Amino acid sequence: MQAIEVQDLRKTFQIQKSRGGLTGALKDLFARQYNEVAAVNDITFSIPQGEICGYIGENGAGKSTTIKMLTGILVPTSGQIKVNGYVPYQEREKFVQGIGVVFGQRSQLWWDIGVIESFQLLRKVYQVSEADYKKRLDELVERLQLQDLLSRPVRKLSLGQRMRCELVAALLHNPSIIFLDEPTIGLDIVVKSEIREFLKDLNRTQGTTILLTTHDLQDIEALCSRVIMLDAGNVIYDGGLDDLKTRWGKGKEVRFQFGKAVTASQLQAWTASLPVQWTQEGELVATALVTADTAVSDVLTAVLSQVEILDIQISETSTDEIVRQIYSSGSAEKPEVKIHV
Ligand SMILES: Nc1ncnc2c1ncn2[C@@H]1O[C@H](COP(=O)(O)OP(=O)(O)OP(=O)(O)O)[C@@H](O)[C@H]1O
Repeated sequence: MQAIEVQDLRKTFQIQKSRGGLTGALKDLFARQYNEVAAVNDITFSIPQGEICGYIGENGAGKSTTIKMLTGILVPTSGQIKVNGYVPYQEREKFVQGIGVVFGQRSQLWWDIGVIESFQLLRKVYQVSEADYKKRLDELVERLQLQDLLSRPVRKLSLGQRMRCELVAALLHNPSIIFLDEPTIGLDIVVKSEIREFLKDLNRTQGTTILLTTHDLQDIEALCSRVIMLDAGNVIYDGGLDDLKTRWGKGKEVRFQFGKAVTASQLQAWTASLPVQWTQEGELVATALVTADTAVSDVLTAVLSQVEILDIQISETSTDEIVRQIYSSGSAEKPEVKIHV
């Protein structure tokens, strides 16, 4: 079953145009003019129950606008949305029982009251029975180590402590889908990895569907098998992270330090049957650029059988680098092959 189904979804905003100068400002007062901006531009995708999907894009790409439409906060300009079988902005009361939302930049907890009181209020909002609430709260508090925080007012929590409480707040009513908008923003590496582990467990043990918006690609690498990439309101990639790396990664770089001098023509000859491009730094050091679909072990075997090697370093294009290149080109179409024999 599809947890989320989006068809030709569009959201446009009217943005007021400003005319220059004093006369322009006066005219603006009496006759406002507007530009229309398509924040989300006829996008289509679906996410099956139980999947963790990353939703990424540059600032202003349209991620939050999509999440707001999927959670019923904004009404689409056109197109269809079904989340858990409901149209989010039409069937709000039933719809919210099945979803949880965490906005990293905003809190759903009451600032001045104790965390536990916020949880109790949310229990009433979501109409969770006392017994279910207690069972769920105990599990979550234990798993996220919140025992000492429950009586503190939210304003006295650190960001990491607050984010752990936000997750509990979003999960008290046991939703089958959670939307996370930048859940690890501003957190240190220890809390980030605790939250990632928690989300992985949640997905594995309860089959919770997770749609995750983040600028931290390590969140995506740790959690998501699939990633949807937006650019200027359009989906420019929808598929596996591995596939993206294979398509866009420049491959691996293998840097050799040799025990004796080698020439460029020797290097070419030893790896003639492999798609490898060599660059030399003097006679004793050379780097082989190996395409993503070639096994580095084949290159190592070819070179090791010919010359003594003192040291080897292997590196590959990082996901950050790949995504940066795609953002700057505005397309995730397969780039031309960059490495030649
Ligand atoms: N209420 C609004 N009124 C007018 N324009 C808006 C409104 N909300 C968003 N936009 C515009 O829509 C576009 C998409 O914004 P959105 O917040 O969805 O992007 P985003 O991908 O979430 O960005 P970020 O990573 O910075 O949060 C931007 O050009 C933004 O200025």
